[in-house]
Amino acid sequence: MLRFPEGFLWGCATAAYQIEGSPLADGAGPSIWHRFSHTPGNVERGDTGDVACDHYRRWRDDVALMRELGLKAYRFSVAWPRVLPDGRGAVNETGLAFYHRLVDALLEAGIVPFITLYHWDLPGALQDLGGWANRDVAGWFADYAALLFDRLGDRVRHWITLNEPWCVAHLGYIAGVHAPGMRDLWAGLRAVHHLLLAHGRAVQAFRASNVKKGRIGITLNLAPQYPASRSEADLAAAQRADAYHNRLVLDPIFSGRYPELLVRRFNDAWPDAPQADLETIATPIDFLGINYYSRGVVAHAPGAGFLETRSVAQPGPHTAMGWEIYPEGLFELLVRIHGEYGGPTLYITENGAAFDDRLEPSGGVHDTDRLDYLRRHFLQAHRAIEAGVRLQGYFVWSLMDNFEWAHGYSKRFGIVYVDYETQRRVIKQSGHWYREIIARNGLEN
Ligand SMILES: N=[N+]=NCCCCNC(=O)[C@@H]1[C@H]2[C@H](O)[C@@H](O)[C@H](O)[C@@H](CO)[C@@H]12
Repeated sequence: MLRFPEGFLWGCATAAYQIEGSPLADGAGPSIWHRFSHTPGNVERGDTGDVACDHYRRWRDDVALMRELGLKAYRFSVAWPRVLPDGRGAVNETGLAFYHRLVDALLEAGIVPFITLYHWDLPGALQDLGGWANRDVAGWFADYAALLFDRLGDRVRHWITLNEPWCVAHLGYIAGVHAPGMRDLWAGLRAVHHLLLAHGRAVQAFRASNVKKGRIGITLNLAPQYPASRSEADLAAAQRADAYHNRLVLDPIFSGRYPELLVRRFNDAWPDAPQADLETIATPIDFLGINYYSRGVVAHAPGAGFLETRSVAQPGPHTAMGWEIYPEGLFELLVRIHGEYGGPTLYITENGAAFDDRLEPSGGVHDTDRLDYLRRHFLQAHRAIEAGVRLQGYFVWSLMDNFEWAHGYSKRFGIVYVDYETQRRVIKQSGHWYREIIARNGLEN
């Protein structure tokens, strides 16, 4: 039996736009994902977050479900436009009351709340002013954060400023496949800088707030990058991919500087980054949240975009998202972060997999592929703890099937199945198994 440390926080993660539904209810303002999903052609089958898992109305039953699973912690995000419909200014007290009730229900159930301040649903009114490409967003975000610290900080001790700033900038401003659907490298790199600046300003607001014994961090999607061959060219390609996918956010947050390799490569597209900004970005945090799904394998590709890399498909099992299943990458990533970035306190704030689940006539969902995926990754996390990594918790993505961004409802990540016709929740085999892992705080090796 492999046991995890006493007090290890086993949990699940979700995000507001992906589960809540009712995006405009009770005075809430539209987010960029409301606009993006309602713009034809952006989301598979024209799916939107209008209903999602109807969590805005079913939150009591969902907390009961978390209690049935025996979760120790639950990571969720606050929808900025529900609380500040225009992104700044007037507070929507009804919107805020939803999160008050949710936090109180979690505490009542003995579940530790982890709040993500921003999980991609920027108020549309702020996008109209340039969104993350406008430097003023750092102040707007810090004011929004300060409001939540003030209103919920007496009961919530664990705070995450941003979910995956890399994805927000790359997918939303450069690749154009996520909201706000821009394809502008100059705007995208400025968005990276302003996201990180906003993060630093929010950490400073947290330190100035009266949140007692609170802890704040940021969640980064990190994917170790491997060379497709041992050639010098491919080794250098993997270095470039690692700089762009990982060090672009890790280095400023932990070391107060951007990778020189990128500043050179992106040349005149690189944004102004005054020293004062970098010092704000590097304001010390209490923990790092890591979202791990898979690794990258890259080769040198002369002339292929700024990075001159190409992804090399790997044999072996993949998830329904087409992501290679590579559990060893989690161990290698955790040990690297521990060694290279000063041994920070870590949480896996997301890890999970999409598979084509089927609701059996018997009423069960036998998602053995997801159970095996999770089991193999838990083993790697345990290996990392044994190697000295300060890993203090693990949030499975996701509690329930939900709106998977541009894939809509076609991809299921939940350990609980959602029948969107009826909104019935069915705990999958992986959910029943996860309850046992949590109860024993360990797993058979
Ligand atoms: N090759 N490869 N690739 C891995 C690329 C990972 C980038 N996507 C994420 O990290 C998102 C994160 C998001 O927080 C959540 O809101 C999403 O639902 C999950 C699932 O998509 C993940």
